[in-house]
Amino acid sequence: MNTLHTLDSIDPKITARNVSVYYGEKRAIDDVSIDISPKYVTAFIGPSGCGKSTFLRTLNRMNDTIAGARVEGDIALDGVDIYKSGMDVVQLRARVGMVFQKPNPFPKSIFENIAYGPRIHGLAASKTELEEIVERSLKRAGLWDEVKDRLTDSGTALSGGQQQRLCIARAIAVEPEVILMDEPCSALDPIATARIEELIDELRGNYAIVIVTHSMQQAARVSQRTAFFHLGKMVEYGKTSDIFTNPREERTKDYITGRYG
Ligand SMILES: Nc1ncnc2c1ncn2[C@@H]1O[C@H](COP(=O)(O)OP(=O)(O)OP(=O)(O)O)[C@@H](O)[C@H]1O
Repeated sequence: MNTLHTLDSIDPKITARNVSVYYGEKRAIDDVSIDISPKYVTAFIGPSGCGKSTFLRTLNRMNDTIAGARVEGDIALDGVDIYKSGMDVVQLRARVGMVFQKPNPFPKSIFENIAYGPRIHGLAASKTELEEIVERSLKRAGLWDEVKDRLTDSGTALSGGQQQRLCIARAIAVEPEVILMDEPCSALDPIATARIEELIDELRGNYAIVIVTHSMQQAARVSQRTAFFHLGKMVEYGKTSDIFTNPREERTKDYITGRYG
């Protein structure tokens, strides 16, 4: 069943309509339609292999980088088709940033990790402006106090949790409108995870955030909207509180009560 519900009265940031994704002959996502709100954190949950990451990657065309992957259907950002010919994909990925499962700072200084994007996108007119962007981004990602005296140290010398906040700061530095997070805490310990979850909550409202998570507890803690995926289909989408306390679909109920997954 295709469950598109217009939950929110404000215009969606992203609309996906009848999206299917194939890897060669295999269909990994089957006819998914969803509206992503600019105001909320949206969680994608579901058992391993159900297609959460695949669908997430369609939202900023990261699937383009996977040989054999093919996307059908329509995805629009602020009403503009992101798959239209002539779309500047580099620009799109600045507007729709991504944070990955494993923190992946560049093997460069902390400063350079943040400064690189704004520099290539021409966001700073001077060295001072670039420094301001670096400071502001690190502050927003809750990392400034920990790194302000060591900006020339390598990004890879930070702890895992700090590296992930550095990657979030790097995404923020190019002034995105949407941040996609693909299991951002799965490589982190509980304390670093809690810090990222707090950060997600602080960033909420300034950016549309979509997070793929294996953890139902995490989805319940950080999101206001939840989409449940199963075998490539989006089974149910709704307010997080409804999905976890009063799901409409039997398959959602089975998953959240731990019957499979
Ligand atoms: N690059 C790829 N090439 C071929 N098949 C792929 C590729 N990436 C994913 N798949 C397949 O597509 C399906 C969906 O995978 P995907 O990683 O999107 O699921 P997921 O729900 O994010 O899983 P997990 O929670 O385990 O990360 C799976 O059957 C997977 O094997």
